[in-house]
Amino acid sequence: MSRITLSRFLIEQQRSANLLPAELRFLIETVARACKAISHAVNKGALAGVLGEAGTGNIQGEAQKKLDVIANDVLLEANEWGGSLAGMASEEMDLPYAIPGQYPKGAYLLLFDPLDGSSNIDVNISVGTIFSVLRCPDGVTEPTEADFLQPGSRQVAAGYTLYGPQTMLVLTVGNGVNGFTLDRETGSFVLTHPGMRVPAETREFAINMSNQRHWEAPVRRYIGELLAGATGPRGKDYNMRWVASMVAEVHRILTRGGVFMYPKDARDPKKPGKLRLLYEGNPMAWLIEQAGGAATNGRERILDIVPTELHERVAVFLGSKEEVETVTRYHAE
Ligand SMILES: O=P(O)(O)OC[C@H]1O[C@](O)(COP(=O)(O)O)[C@@H](O)[C@@H]1O
Ligand SMILES: [Mg+2]
Ligand SMILES: [Mg+2]
Repeated sequence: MSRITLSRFLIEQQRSANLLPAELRFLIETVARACKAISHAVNKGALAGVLGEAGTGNIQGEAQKKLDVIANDVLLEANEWGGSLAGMASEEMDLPYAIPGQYPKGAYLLLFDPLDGSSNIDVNISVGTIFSVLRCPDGVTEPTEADFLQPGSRQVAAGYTLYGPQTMLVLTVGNGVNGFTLDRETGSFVLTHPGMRVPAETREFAINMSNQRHWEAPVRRYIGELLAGATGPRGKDYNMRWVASMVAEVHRILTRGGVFMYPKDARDPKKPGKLRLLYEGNPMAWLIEQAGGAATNGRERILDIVPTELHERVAVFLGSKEEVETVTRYHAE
């Protein structure tokens, strides 16, 4: 069987579907290379002294793990020479990073959650890197925060790398979703999951149930119905999973279906949710839609939201269409 590597796949996309300008292809390859380096660090764990707290905090007031900082640095270093990029923004950096003046500047902006699921690092459970690519507005040479505030519908590439039992890169450039497994012997990402699809119907949901008392009424109603099982209004039993790494939950949903929720809750009424719109909500929403699923904030399509700040939060309901449509309808009633 001939193996299709990520590089070969991207070249094919560029040639046949004419979807991929060379600059964007090069950017995706650079991100993939950085993820390989992060994967090695995650794999070594205690052997490389990379577990535990970094002793610093990010702009969101969260304690950073050593691997949050390492992953951020690896992505910055791999991309900061410019080339395809004009700037970057990260969950772990207060401000956007404009490519320095002396370097060639490209047409794109790269946004990332360098390490998603940080609370799982020290307990050896899957974590990942989530990324999103936007076009840099015309004529902008030093991108500022305002240039990154584009709705997710304008993404030109989005994906994640999951550091689990296997390291997998899952990607969309607007032409479906494809999954690649890292072959450690050759160092290549190999196409192993072409055309990933979210089944329309499911019996599995993911939510942090410990926040139940803080939820809004539509979410209580929806989860109450799922918990009622076969004798309730949905007429079937549901199973529940909560990894606490969004990247792992999305991967499960892209593989066997399901619905993932991180709703707005009353713990901090100022925040519309826990997850970050630009680094988590948008890339995952686009992947899920490209795989035939749906993604809303309970009220509107995530990809239609016009961001007003870089580190904006968002409520997230994503996965199998039927479920996302139901919980979204409950918000409107
Ligand atoms: O600990 P909680 O409240 O269950 O939150 C889990 C959620 O938080 C996140 O870990 C946030 O990501 P970070 O690790 O990048 O901060 C999601 O991946 C996950 O879905
Ligand atoms: Mg995250
Ligand atoms: Mg993170």
